Amino acid sequence: MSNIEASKKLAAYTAVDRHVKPEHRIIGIGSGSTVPYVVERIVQQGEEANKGRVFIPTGFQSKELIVSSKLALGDVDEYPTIDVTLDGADEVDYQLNCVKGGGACHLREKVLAEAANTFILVADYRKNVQYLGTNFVQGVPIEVVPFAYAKVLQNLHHILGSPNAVLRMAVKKAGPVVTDNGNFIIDAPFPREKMLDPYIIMAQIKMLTGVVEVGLFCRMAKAAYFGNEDGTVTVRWDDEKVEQVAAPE
Ligand SMILES: O=C(CO)[C@H](O)[C@H](O)COP(=O)(O)O
Repeated sequence: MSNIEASKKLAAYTAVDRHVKPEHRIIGIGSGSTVPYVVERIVQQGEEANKGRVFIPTGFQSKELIVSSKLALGDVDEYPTIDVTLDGADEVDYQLNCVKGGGACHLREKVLAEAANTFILVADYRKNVQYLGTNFVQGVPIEVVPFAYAKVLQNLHHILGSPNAVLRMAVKKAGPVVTDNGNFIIDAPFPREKMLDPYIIMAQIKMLTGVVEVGLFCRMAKAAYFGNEDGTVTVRWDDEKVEQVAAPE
């Protein structure tokens, strides 16, 4: 297993051990390559612990993960209050603002983050930054309704200060990425000064007609767990405290 993969697993295992408690019944499962380790650790809690629990996915990938792990699947329209949601991130700053949507799932991810009593981020050490846009430079993912994409792009280029915003294109399909909700994704890079307090630019983007959701999650998480190369885990809390913990057994 590579260092990065091991770091993802460390972060996920530590977060599950601390935040998925026996009394939790409704659990939100995010998207990305770190989340499979979250589910792996939850399964390790045993059949008895998972009996009566319902797991809510943030998209196609996590739905498959829940089903293939033989956990009970639910949806947020049936369970609008979630005990705890665990999800990955593309980047997280020192105030727990984060960029999400690298996997184009951030609409459902934000709904599950908002529905949760506790929202927890899990990631490898590359995602732990002072300011957003440090390592994840492709820009803020923005989900838009397809017919409005050109208008929103124009708004981003000429009004909101992202001249390099682009429509995200698919890799093994001709044309744009289409989300689980049938929408398009725009990736909009912004200069550092806009990322110092990302809430402002998040609100401005969200006000553009045609935008469905913005991949900036501002101060929504209770804690972020980052697996490190040396086998420790750095935990950042919502009060800006930083904790260093040893790896779980
Ligand atoms: O926001 C996301 C998908 O929309 C993912 O949570 C994010 O891309 C992190 O993924 P990974 O764990 O693979 O680094």
